[in-house]
Amino acid sequence: MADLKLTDVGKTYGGSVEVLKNINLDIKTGELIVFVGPSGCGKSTLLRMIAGLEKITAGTLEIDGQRMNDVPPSQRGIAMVFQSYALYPHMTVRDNMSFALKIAKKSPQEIDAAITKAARILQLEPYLDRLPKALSGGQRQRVAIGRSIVRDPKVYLFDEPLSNLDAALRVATRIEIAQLKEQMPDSTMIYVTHDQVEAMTLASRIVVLANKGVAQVGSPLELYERPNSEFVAQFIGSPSMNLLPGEITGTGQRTTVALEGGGTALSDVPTNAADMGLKVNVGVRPEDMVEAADAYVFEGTVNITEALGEVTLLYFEAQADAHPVIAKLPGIHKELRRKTVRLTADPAKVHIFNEGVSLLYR
Ligand SMILES: Nc1ncnc2c1ncn2[C@@H]1O[C@H](COP(=O)(O)OP(=O)(O)OP(=O)(O)O)[C@@H](O)[C@H]1O
Repeated sequence: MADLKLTDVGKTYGGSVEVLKNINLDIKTGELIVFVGPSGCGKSTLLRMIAGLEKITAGTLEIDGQRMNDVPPSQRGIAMVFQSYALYPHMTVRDNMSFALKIAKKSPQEIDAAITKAARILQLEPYLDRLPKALSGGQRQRVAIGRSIVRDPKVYLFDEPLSNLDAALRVATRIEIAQLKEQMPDSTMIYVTHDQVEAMTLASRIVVLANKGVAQVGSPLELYERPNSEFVAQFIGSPSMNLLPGEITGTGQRTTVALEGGGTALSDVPTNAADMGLKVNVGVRPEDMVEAADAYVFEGTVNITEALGEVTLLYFEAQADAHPVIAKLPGIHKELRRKTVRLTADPAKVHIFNEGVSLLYR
C-alpha cells in the first residue's frame, strides 16, 4: 500500500540545466502510472528522483504522507526494474532472486516463501535452478521483476523494461506485466515507456511530460478522446491526429468550422458567440475519417497507400493549401493510389484547437 505525492518537484542538473519544474502528481495505492513524452523530456529523471537515485532539487516527494527527499533509496520501500536486467550470470535464478534477501539477513524460511510466491506469480518455477544464460530475454526480464517482488516493495518503478525484447516477446511480456499487476492490486507501479501500446494498455493513468512539466494526466481513453492540447492530441494515437487550419463560422450547440481551401467540418464542441471568426486548427484522427460522396470535409489525391492487413493508411494532401493528411480506412484499398478521395469525420470526434489549446479546456 503506497500513495505518492509530488509537490512542485523540479530538477536542475549541475546548478543550471533545468530539466523538470513544478511537477505535481497525486498517485494512489494500486495505480499503474505510465510516464510518456518526447525523448529527453525527463521521464527517467523523474523516475530516478522517486527511486532516490537522483537528488530532488526542488519540491517535495512524499510516500504515505512521509517526506522522502532525503531518505536513502534502500529505505523508501521502492524496487526498480531497468531495461537491462543485470542478473548475476554465475548465479541461478533462485540465487539471483534471493540475493537481496540474504543481504538483508532474512531467515531461510522467509526467503523460501518469498521465492516460491514470486516464482508462482511470474511462472518461473521450472527455471529456478537455471543460470541466466539458459533463459530467453523475456524470462530474464521476469527474473529481474522477481528480484523486486521478493522484497515486497510498496512501489515498483519500471524504466522501459521491455525495450530490449523483440516484438513478439514484448507483447507476451507486456501481457505478463498486466497480469502481474492484477495479482498485486495493492502495489503502486510507475512505468516509463516510449511505446504507445504499452502506455494505452497498461496504464490506469498516463502522465504526458513535455516542456519540463506535465502536459496532461488522465486515463488512456481520456487522453485519446479529450486531449487538452495539440501536443497531447498528436502525441497520443498512431498515426498522429491530423490538424488543419480553419475558422469558426457558426457557434452554438453545433459549431461550424470552415477549413481553409474548402470543405466544411461540423463539430459538437461547445463554443460561444465570442468564438465567431476564431482561427482554429481542426483535429481529426486518421481512424475517425470515413469516405463521403457529397458532404465531404477533406478532399485530395492519394500519394501513397499502406495496406497493413486490417486497415489501409492513405496519405494525401487536402484541399488547396496542400495540408498533409493521413486517413485510416478499414480493409485493403491499394486501388485508391493516385485517386481523388473525399472524406468526412464523425462530428462528435472532431477536435478544435485555438493557439494549441483545445476549446474544451479553455
Ligand atoms: N547527469 C546529467 N547531467 C546533465 N543533464 C542530464 C543528466 N542526465 C540527464 N540529463 C538531461 O536531462 C534531460 C532528461 O533526461 P531523461 O533521461 O530523464 O529523459 P527521458 O525523457 O527519459 O529521455 P529518453 O526518452 O530519451 O530516455 C535530457 O535533456 C538529458 O540530456
